Amino acid sequence: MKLEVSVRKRYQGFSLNADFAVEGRRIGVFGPSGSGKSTLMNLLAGLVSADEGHIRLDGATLYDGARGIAVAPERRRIAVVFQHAHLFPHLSVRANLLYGYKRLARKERCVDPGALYEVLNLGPLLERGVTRLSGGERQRVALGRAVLAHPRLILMDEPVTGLDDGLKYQVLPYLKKTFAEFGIPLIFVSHSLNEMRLMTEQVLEFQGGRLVSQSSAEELARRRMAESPAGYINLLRLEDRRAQEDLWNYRWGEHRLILTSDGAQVFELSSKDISLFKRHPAAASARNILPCRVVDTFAAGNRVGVDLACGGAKLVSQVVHEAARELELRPGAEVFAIIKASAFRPLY
Ligand SMILES: Nc1ncnc2c1ncn2[C@@H]1O[C@H](COP(=O)(O)OP(=O)(O)OP(=O)(O)O)[C@@H](O)[C@H]1O
Repeated sequence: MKLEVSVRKRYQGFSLNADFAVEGRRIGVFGPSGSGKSTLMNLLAGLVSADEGHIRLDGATLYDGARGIAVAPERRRIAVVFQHAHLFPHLSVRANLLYGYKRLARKERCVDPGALYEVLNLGPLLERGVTRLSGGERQRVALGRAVLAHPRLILMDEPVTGLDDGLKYQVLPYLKKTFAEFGIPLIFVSHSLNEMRLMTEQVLEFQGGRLVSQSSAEELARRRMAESPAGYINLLRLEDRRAQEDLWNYRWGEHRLILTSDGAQVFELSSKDISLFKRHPAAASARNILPCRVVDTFAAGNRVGVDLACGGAKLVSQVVHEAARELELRPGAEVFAIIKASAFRPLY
């Protein structure tokens, strides 16, 4: 997908000035509340009209203020999934799901409804009406309906915010796989850097109605490390769980890690929860003492980010500048990473 946007939209007290060109299959839109993300989605879908400018998708003009072009929303073939699902209240769950699908030519019906129902756990809901569904159930129906309609582009505005983590991290990889399989490009809006890292190739960052950066989600996470209260979130896939007294012992690359929690395969570990030592601490309360090599360092505000290679696996840690000097953190330096057993958060 190639998207070229140069639009202005003014509301009282807010003005969106979006000027960018992106090419890719999975684009993220990130920014604080009120930065204009939803306004941009509405402009792309044609649900709100711009004051001026142009929007082109794969070379086709969707909007051009100067030439008086504004393609109607239903003719754009852009599906939108909002945080709060808009469903047809008079139709059953199944009829909602199949609404767009049934209107497709047979050769365009690419997604198998049965497989989709299974992943979104929709089977038990199919014959029900939609007015009494919970927020998460409604959201799953809206997601399913958008995917089945096989649109030219799908816009997702905080689509999994109402879902619990377990379902969220089951649904997101499925959606990513489905979009890839059927060549449906995605624009994904979220406050969550984790979701950005999971779902997107490139992220447009907005602040105050303006684009302030365009980079990969990984670069964005590194730049924001110092200012984010959570630091940089390492995502660790752990295997071969074993009980060890009242703790859990997992394999991670060539090492084994000791955790207080279990119940997931992927765990979060903040860069803030990894302490670095130059020499092996003889006695420490922390359960995990890993020999690591510094691969590189990077500046992130008043902190130094440290890329570590630890027995075939990677970690990002953070230290203050003074500590980086004292530890002589240069590429190739040997350090010990110390991590408490309680620092790992089960994710999915
Ligand atoms: N129809 C409207 N009329 C007046 N102001 C509006 C309208 N829609 C949005 N705004 C204003 O535009 C600004 C940007 O809103 P928008 O919903 O695009 O932000 P956002 O980045 O999506 O925020 P959030 O993450 O909270 O959803 C806000 O100040 C909002 O109040």
